[in-house]
Amino acid sequence: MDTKQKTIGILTSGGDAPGMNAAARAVVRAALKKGMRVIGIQRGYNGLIHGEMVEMNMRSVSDIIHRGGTMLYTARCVEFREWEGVLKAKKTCEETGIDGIVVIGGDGSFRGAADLSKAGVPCVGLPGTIDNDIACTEYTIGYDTAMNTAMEMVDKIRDTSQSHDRCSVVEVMGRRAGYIALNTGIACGATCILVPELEMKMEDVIAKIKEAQSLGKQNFIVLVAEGVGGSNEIAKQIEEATGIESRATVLGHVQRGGNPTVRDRVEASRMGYYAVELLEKGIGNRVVGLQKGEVVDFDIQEALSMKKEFPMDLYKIANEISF
Ligand SMILES: Nc1ncnc2c1ncn2[C@@H]1O[C@H](COP(=O)(O)OP(=O)(O)O)[C@@H](O)[C@H]1O
Ligand SMILES: O=P(O)(O)OC[C@H]1O[C@](O)(COP(=O)(O)O)[C@@H](O)[C@@H]1O
Ligand SMILES: [Mg+2]
Repeated sequence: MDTKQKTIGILTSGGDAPGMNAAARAVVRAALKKGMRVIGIQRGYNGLIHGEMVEMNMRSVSDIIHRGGTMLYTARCVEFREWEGVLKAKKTCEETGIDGIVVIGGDGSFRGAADLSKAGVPCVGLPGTIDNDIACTEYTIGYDTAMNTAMEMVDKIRDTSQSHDRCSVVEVMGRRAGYIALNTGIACGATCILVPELEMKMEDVIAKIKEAQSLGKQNFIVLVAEGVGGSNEIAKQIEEATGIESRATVLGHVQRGGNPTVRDRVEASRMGYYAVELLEKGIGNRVVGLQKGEVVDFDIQEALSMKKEFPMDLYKIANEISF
């Protein structure tokens, strides 16, 4: 019988997301409770390559459930994209006695986790990104907080926009995905929402604003996803075509910070616990996600090849009620 104490590593990788700390806390506590050793790897795959790590105990993850960012630090590690980097990481695992790793990050981090699993270190990915751009899960850790932050910011912009009878063009993050833009747009009553998943011509944006204007509307919010970009140019074109004074605001990294919402903390805890259960059984090369509210897991390659449908029904609703 194998009596060796299991050792798992945990790292956060790619862009930080509120709730990553709650996930790390769940992983560390669940694993320790099951009698495993836990190693906290710092700065994503960089820490694994260069041996930046600390032994975790129950108190290592105290006072972090409510904090944004990641106490493990994070990075985008170029070296790990090469097989040589993966082999260096594997060597660190062998030297440290790490039997498996929980990788909290986005799609890029999962590609790395698949490589490391292939090299012989079982990895389980937890979806941690504000963008919600991971196909195998309906929800990613950080998404809810980021949307709530964006909503609060747009609400503030709206006050000044309303006072000046202006049009405010607000750009939100999301990389190539428009989920933050769509939901924030609905929540803030945006007249137009521009997302990379759907082509929308400037003529259509202008026509919609003019239609709303003809119905007595005097101030406007136009929500632009990062994947569409060009918010300054969009504001300029709206002003030229409608005569409505327009301003652009790019919200930027404010959306990545702040205390995680209830939803982010709870889902991070559920998925973190589940990841440990997989590694306990020696199961690797998996990604954990949520489907219809249930925690599930997929083969990493299968997860990466899945496509996420853009919620057209929601977009239609947004479009039809924003005048
Ligand atoms: N194709 C890949 N192969 C191996 N590792 C990758 C790959 N893509 C990304 N990674 C690793 O994952 C890290 C995070 O990926 P990135 O795309 O920046 O963020 P996210 O995981 O949040 O999507 C990268 O810096 C790199 O170390
Ligand atoms: O902070 P950086 O490196 O400039 O990256 C910005 C990108 O990171 C994000 O905030 C989060 O993306 P990831 O979770 O995939 O890293 C994107 O919305 C944005 O495009
Ligand atoms: Mg990503």
